Amino acid sequence: MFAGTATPFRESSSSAFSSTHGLVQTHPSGSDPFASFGSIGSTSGPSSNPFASSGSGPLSGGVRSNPLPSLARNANGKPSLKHLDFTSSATAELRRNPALSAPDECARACRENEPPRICYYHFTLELYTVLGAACQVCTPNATNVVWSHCQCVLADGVERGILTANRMLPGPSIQVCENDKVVIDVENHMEGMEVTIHWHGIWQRGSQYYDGVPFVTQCPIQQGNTFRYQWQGNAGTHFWHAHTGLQKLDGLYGSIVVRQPPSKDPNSHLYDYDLTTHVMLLSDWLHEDAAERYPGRLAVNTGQDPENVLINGKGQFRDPNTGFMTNTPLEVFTITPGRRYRFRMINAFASVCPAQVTFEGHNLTVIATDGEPVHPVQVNTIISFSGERYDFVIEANNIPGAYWIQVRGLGECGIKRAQQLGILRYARGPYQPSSQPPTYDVGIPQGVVMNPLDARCNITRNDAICVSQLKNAKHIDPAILQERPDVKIFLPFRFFVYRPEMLFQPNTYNRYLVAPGGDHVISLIDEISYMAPPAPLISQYDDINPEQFCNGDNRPANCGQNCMCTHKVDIPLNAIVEVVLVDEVQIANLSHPFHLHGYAYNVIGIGRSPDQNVKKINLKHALDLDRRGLLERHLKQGDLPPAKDTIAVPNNGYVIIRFRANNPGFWLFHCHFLFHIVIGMNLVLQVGTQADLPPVPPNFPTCGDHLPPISLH
Ligand SMILES: NCCC(=O)NCCc1ccc(O)c(O)c1
Repeated sequence: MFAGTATPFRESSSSAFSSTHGLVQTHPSGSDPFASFGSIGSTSGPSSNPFASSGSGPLSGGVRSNPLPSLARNANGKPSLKHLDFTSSATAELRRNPALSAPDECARACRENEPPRICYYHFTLELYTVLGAACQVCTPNATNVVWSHCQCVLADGVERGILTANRMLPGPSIQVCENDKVVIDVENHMEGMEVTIHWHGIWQRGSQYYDGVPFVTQCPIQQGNTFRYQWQGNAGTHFWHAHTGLQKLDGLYGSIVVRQPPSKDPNSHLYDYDLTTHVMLLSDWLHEDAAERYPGRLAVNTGQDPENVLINGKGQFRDPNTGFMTNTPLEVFTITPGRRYRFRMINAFASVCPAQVTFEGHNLTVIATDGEPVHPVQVNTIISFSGERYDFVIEANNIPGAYWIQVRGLGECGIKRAQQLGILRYARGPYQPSSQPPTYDVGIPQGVVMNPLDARCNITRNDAICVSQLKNAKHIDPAILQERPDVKIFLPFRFFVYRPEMLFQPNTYNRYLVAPGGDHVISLIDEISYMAPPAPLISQYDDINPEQFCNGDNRPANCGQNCMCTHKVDIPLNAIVEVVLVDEVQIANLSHPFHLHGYAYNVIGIGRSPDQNVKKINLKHALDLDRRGLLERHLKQGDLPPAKDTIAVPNNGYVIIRFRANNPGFWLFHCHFLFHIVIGMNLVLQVGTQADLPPVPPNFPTCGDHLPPISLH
């Protein structure tokens, strides 16, 4: 199970991060790292070179966090680009088509008058292995030399089967400039599996067919097939992940960064560097296939809580039974004294655990969330939910040394005390923090929390800042703040708990999740559990039986308590839409993050019932509060509700969002917890009509049922 003697990552009972990892490189890189690092020392710029360390490698003793070149603005604020490393998918397509740019050419400092590029990526999806034989041939150690494209995936040093894109964990990072065109060929070689990739945070304006939602915007990509996604990215920190089944939890995710010229970022004066290597992708990690947890087990490995947390696919694992700890490398971010760095944090968790990030000895200045800039706020720790992104600035203003980064899984992750460490290291300083590694219970001191779990958001407090207290740093369409929206939708959501006698009736095969505690549940939004149609809404609408569709106003006859249909709400193009999400689940410690495809919405209010006598909120009570004007809405002149695409609805509380429906299409709106998606916590917002959409791309794949007349001969 553990990294064994065949690999350099033997179990050790010491928690110390061994310096023998100095030559390990977990991600492919196109050129010899020795050569590229050799060139670093000779570059000019800030006295000590911030790039030399960032990716780390032979000189710095850590592990390359990202195969792309680093990029920065120098002390004068001028963009500068250093070619640290080279990676290219080196495909026939790139060679054939000179108009295309390779990943390393696209990950660059963005300038105002530079022509956009067409950035080409090729993802090969496979069944793969953590600590497979690649780790014997190319993990650098005493006998192996460094390979430029080492396909060894270490994760947390615990062997398991996984799914990968290009044999990397996380998969390839897409880093481009605003206005670049991004082309990704997804080649599916996962045995017996279909897949789609969703580009989380990318609005897909004009490219609605490439949002990657199975049976909404495309047919799933069959094994052996290649599907070409093409889109132009809105600026910000985003990520991609599989939107089919449970594949995301088995490893199919990666970062997306769409940069802008500094002049276009209202917060660019707050940082000196925006490095390709300072992306911080957080994921939760199991030591078995995600399918082992779905529908779920009753005796061993029950529930869906993860064994571990990874930072950029890296980490260590302490076996709770033996106390033994793997000694795989931790993620290292390197900074230079006196400089200010933009970090781009992505919460790619699949489980219900919120993630709490703390940097020892450093404040975090939050400057953007879900890709959208906000007025800067200083905090000491950030709590985020699945699907959210937070960009923050760290100033290298402490004693040059090495500092712990702690990522704790909260909520259900508190049972196993799942956490991971990383290291914030000052260039040319020590590799190891001088303090003891923080434990789950005795962590790094917390101070001001971004996104407190108690969701007490209607007051100003000195220990926390709520998302609804952030201020948008960009212009807000005044119509968003008008008193009455054009469309107002209340969406209560909860679980339906099956009695086993009902669930296991002969000749019925209803889906369910065995929740922690053993309840057999499905998800309901407005009393409907979402079922995907048999063919994509966007491209084969007419192939779908109209009776397949439903919503709160149109429930199928006899739909019952476990009403399953394609939940679709129609919205007129350009309407100002308000959605009130109401948590009827009411499980303490469980707050559901709702993600809307195709848009960033403004978060108008977050709250709980002000009525002390009301112990549990529900739709009826929320409607009543609304009538009495007691739902919190920040709509005053000068209010600047932040723009996001994923927001946690506090347990026993509500969230109010608004957006202008100016992006026609079929947009999934759903809880971002993976196991809640597969039991129906979704709906589709159809904005506008088919006529508002670009034509279906030529030769767009089709799919559907095959039910011909039964041949009698
Ligand atoms: N009030 C009724 C009981 C109930 O709703 N039980 C579901 C609990 C649950 C479901 C899914 C999860 O992922 C989770 O963590 C907890």
